[in-house]
Order: sequence, then C-alpha cells, then structure tokens
Amino acid sequence: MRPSHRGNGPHRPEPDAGLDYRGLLGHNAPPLVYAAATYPDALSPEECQQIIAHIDSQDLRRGRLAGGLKAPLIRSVASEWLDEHQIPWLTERIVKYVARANSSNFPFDLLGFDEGFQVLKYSGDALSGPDFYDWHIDMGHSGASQSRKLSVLIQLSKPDTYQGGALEVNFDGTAIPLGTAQGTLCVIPSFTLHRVCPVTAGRRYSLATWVHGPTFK
Ligand SMILES: O=C(O)CCC(=O)C(=O)O
Ligand SMILES: [Fe+2]
Repeated sequence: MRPSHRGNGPHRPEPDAGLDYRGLLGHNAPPLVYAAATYPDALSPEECQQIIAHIDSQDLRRGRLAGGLKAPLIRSVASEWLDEHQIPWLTERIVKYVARANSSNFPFDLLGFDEGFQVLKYSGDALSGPDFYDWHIDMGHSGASQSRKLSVLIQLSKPDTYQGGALEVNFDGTAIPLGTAQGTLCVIPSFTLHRVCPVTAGRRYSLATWVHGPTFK
C-alpha cells in the first residue's frame, strides 16, 4: 500500500492524481520537492505513436549512465538523442509542463535544456534478457549531467503493450510507482532516486530530458 501522507510536511497528493499542487501549498510551506508532478494527458496517443514511429526508424545505441559510464548491470536499454526538428511541437509542450511543475512544486532556478531529448526503448526479449534501469539519480559527475535539476520522463507506450517496466521513485524508503498511462509526463528533481523495473515482455518506449540550472544552494 502506498501512503497518502508521508512525513510531517504538507499533504502530498498521490502522484497519479497530481496536476496542479498550488492550492495545497500554504503561504510559507516548503516546496514539494519530495513529490513527483504528474500530468497524465500531456501527450495524446497519436503524438506518442508519432514519436515511437520515429524511434523505430532510428539506429539506437546501448544506453549509458548519467555522465557516460557504461554499466550493463545497472542500465540495459536502447537509446538515442532525438532530433527535435523531427518532432517540432515537442519542445513547446515539454516547456509548458516544466513551467507548471516548477511553479507548483520545485521553485528551482532553471536555465534551459542543455542535453536535448533522449528516446528510450526497453525490450523484454527472452533471448537477450529484460531491459531495465536500476535505482539511480540523474545528476551525474561530469559534463552537462552535473547541472541537471529537473528530470522530465514521458511514458510513450500503452501499458498493455509490455509487462514489467514500472517507473518508480523513492523519496523516503518506499518505492512509489508513477503513472503508466500513455502520454503521462512526470517531473521529478534530478536528485530523486528512481528506477525502471525490468521489462519482461513487449516493448516500453519512453522519453527523458533534463532541465539545467545553477548549482543547488
Ligand atoms: O524510462 C524512463 O521512464 C526513465 C528513464 C530514466 O530514468 C533515465 O533515462 O534517466
Ligand atoms: Fe533517470
């Protein structure tokens, strides 16, 4: 069971129900950095299919960790950087939700997207074994990953097209699954522990991008 209240702070809504948390913040309430901002219909099914078709037209590479490290025991996925000109509406859409999330949850100083969009394909092939991304944070030790402040994660697949593959966050010791509906966009601080459970059948497509800014202080 997942608790609807955690810690002693303000009420934290269920991640799946989270749209606009502003009304829940008291005047001096601390920012809700230990909650995901989740927007279930950020992309339509047609828009998700457009991105999936684009991913399937690409030669994908094996994914690495934040900072470029190869670690097949922690991350197994096929990935590629998206040429955003091929999905011209996407940047504006993501910016809209990041702005909403940052004003409601995470009043972080942000400067922009320094890395572009990464598309991800997790396959549940019996032969090569399930793809997954074990517990990790997105802030890395080198390059642009050092200044990641918000992680934006989009579910592109319909949940009934794969098995396993839950995207989970861990704020306080409890693994909390985020929404799986096709087109769901989640925003979490890049220091949040999260994982993608092994995809045991089918294919799970997702998109990840990061918003950068000055070092936390
Ligand atoms: O596939 C996902 O939904 C999340 C991917 C992720 O955590 C990452 O690429 O850093
Ligand atoms: Fe991640």
